[in-house]
Amino acid sequence: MTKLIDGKQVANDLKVQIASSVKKLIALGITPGIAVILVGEDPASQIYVRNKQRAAEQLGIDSELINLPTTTSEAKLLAKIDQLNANPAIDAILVQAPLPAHINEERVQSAIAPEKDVDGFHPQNVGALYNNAKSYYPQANTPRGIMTLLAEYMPDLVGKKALVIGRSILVGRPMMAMLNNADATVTLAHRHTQDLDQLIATADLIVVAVGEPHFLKMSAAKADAVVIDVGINRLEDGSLVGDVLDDMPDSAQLLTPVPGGVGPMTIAMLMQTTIELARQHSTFE
Ligand SMILES: NC(=O)C1=CN([C@@H]2O[C@H](COP(=O)(O)OP(=O)(O)OC[C@H]3O[C@@H](n4cnc5c(N)ncnc54)[C@H](OP(=O)(O)O)[C@@H]3O)[C@@H](O)[C@H]2O)C=CC1
Ligand SMILES: Nc1nc(=O)c2c([nH]1)NC[C@@H]1CN(c3ccc(C(=O)N[C@@H](CCC(=O)O)C(=O)O)cc3)C=[N+]21
Ligand SMILES: [Mg+2]
Repeated sequence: MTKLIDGKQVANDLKVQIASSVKKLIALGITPGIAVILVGEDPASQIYVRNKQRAAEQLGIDSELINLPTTTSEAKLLAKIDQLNANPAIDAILVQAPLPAHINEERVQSAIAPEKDVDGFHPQNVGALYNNAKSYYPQANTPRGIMTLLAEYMPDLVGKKALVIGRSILVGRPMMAMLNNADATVTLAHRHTQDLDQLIATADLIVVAVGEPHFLKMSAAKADAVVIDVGINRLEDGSLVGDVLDDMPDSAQLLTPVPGGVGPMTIAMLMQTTIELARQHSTFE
């Protein structure tokens, strides 16, 4: 079998460390707090938001869920964000994507105070990532979780050919920047990319964040490729699959499974970023 990267295990190890950091912070009088805003009643989003809350609870992080109706105006959402920006108990603000079509996501993400921007979406934090700034700033949690997995499973990224497929603000673009900052040679592919098969066949590392079941077959990648499957696709029978099909038994390739790969790392990194923001907000550090 293709060797699987155990994201769940790495995430659980990380959570043990986070829980102990939270205990230390609480002893200093600092309780980290995250607010999650969900607009609407999308069942998948409700599950994700609940998972995030459960993780916060387990680790001793305060969490507040703000569930607004689908019809909420952009002005009302912006007013809620202002209120959270001004609330000293809240260190991290997450607005669950996607938002209803009548709301401008860019305006909403820019309204979150950069020092509470747990997703790393604010233009100031995006700019810091692109500049590889040395000062602290929050970074997108899914690619950050992937970098943590790679530290364990592909420690030498310098000069390697990395192919990122998909260019969302949530995954592909920050992934490109983080791999670039780690001195990999990065190609960012998308819908209009020509000769994608050729890029896939030669890449040392492939990160797939497309959202299409079986978009990439392991047999199309190099015999020793590392493949990170970000996709989360719910099939009609209720099962969950990624974007990658493992048709390469007995290969020396490495692959993240779905579920149990990138998803749990995203949640753990979200909590890690929350406590980092809480530390930044305290006067003790
Ligand atoms: N595990 C986790 O923690 C997370 C998982 N996800 C999952 O990852 C997947 C991607 O999410 P997200 O990044 O938000 O995706 P988006 O839907 O925002 O973007 C998809 C990207 O894939 C590209 N794409 C689509 N079709 C093709 C194609 N045929 N060839 C090449 N590129 C293509 C698009 O290109 P173009 O820009 O040209 O349109 C786009 O850049 C989803 O399944 C999502 O559920 C997302 C976040 C976290
Ligand atoms: N502002 C914002 N920030 C996000 O980080 C964000 C978002 N919006 N919108 C949606 C995507 C998606 N996302 C996931 C997180 C965890 C799992 C996860 O825990 N997955 C489990 C399985 C979950 C299941 O069983 O459904 C796994 O892969 O093992 C999946 C997807 C975060 N996102
Ligand atoms: Mg606090």
